[in-house]
Amino acid sequence: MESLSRIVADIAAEMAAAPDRGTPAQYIPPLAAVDPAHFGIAITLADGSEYAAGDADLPFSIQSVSKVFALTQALGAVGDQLWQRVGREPSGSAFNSIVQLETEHGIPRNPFVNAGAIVVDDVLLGRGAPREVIGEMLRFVRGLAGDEAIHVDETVARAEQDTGFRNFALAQYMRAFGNLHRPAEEVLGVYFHQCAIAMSCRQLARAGRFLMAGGVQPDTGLSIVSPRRARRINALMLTCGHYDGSGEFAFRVGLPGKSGVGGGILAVAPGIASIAVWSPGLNERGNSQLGTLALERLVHHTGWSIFDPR
Ligand SMILES: NC(=O)CC[C@H](N)C(=O)O
Repeated sequence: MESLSRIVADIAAEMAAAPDRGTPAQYIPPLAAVDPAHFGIAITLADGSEYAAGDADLPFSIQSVSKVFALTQALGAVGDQLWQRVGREPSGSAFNSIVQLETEHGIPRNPFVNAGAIVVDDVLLGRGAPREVIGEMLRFVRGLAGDEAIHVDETVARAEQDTGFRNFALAQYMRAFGNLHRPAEEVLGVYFHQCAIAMSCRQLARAGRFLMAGGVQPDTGLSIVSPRRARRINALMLTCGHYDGSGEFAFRVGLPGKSGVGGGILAVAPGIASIAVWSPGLNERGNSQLGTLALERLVHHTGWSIFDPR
């Protein structure tokens, strides 16, 4: 294998020059305003060494990548009971789709589509008020990344509150089925704030370390989740982490990964690396265009796909 620093630098140079960058999310105004020229990549290896290039230290809106952290917390709170209210199958539908909820009685397909993440937040609200839940989530993510500077971008949270009509529809619809226990406004207050968490690639790659290491945070030795739970979260990221683009992502990249409409992707090479990429332009499925391409290049050069022989 070529040296990793060389690979990462080459990928960043290729992405900086890429002509076809996709389009930043338009339906959340502060995201629409982000310059599509950005590209960042950061990799944390199991031994703690880090490789980064491009805009790896620029914070961006992590959006749906936050669903991984919320899911981890909800599983910690209620364990496998969660699966009575959220499924574990890929949806084959857009991240904000409502259609399956009607025939499936308000049970979202998985915790990574919006409807599923909203139920996950409703579960977290069983433990405290909205302010406490979001505070707890921020503390959790800061602890995982080892960085107290991580914060919520209030401008993004407010913009989502003002424009999140579909999310309100999803929440109210699930409430009608009895699968949302708290008022939609309360649950979405948490949801919009978690989506508005701002992190850099370096912080995100650090926060994902427990997923590459069987649930253990490598530097502190702290057990965040059991090895079985880490394996299962990775399985869900592989099958559902890119919505109706999950099959394509597995085909091209072959790593558990979670995308967000801010253009970030957290990807996990179990036993090897936690990787974060960011480029704001999205493809037609709402996943980062160049982020995906960069990960495709990375696994090509490293053989890190979970479908490569170990
Ligand atoms: N795919 C995403 O990142 C979607 C998150 C966004 N906050 C929304 O609810 O629409």
